[in-house]
Amino acid sequence: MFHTESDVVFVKGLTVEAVIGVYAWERAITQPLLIDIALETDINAAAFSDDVNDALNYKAVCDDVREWCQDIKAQLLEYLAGQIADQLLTKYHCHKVTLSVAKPTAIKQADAVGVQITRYAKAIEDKPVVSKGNDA
Ligand SMILES: Nc1nc2c(c(=O)[nH]1)N=C([C@H](O)[C@@H](O)CO)CN2
Repeated sequence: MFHTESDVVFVKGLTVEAVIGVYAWERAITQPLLIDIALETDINAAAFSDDVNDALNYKAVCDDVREWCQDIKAQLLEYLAGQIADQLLTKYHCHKVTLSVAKPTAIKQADAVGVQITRYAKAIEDKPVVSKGNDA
């Protein structure tokens, strides 16, 4: 069967205050993070029912991402982005996550610096092949 639909639930410009950075002075303060998230998912059930229980709830995503950022206290944005993407794919019903995490105050001469990553849920094909009983 061909997939003809591509749906996204997104969050743009989520701000989180968290400990982030490699330098000693950064470990002693919090800095703002600016986060964009795109979760590729199937929105058909929610589009049909008009029930938030059928939706990938972006309020829950924002609350979780804020809590994870503040708990992780990462040194590198790369590490933080990887952890958030993995946790989103584990907790939420989505098959692809694109995520950017930026530090808007890190470099005086730049609007923002950061990383953007895309991660995919493990495909069913990745699971070990179970014998169908036809082996010799
Ligand atoms: N690719 C990265 N480079 C740098 C990072 C980072 O997280 N990823 N972090 C820093 C410092 O923490 C910096 O933000 C202090 O201004 C430097 N380079």
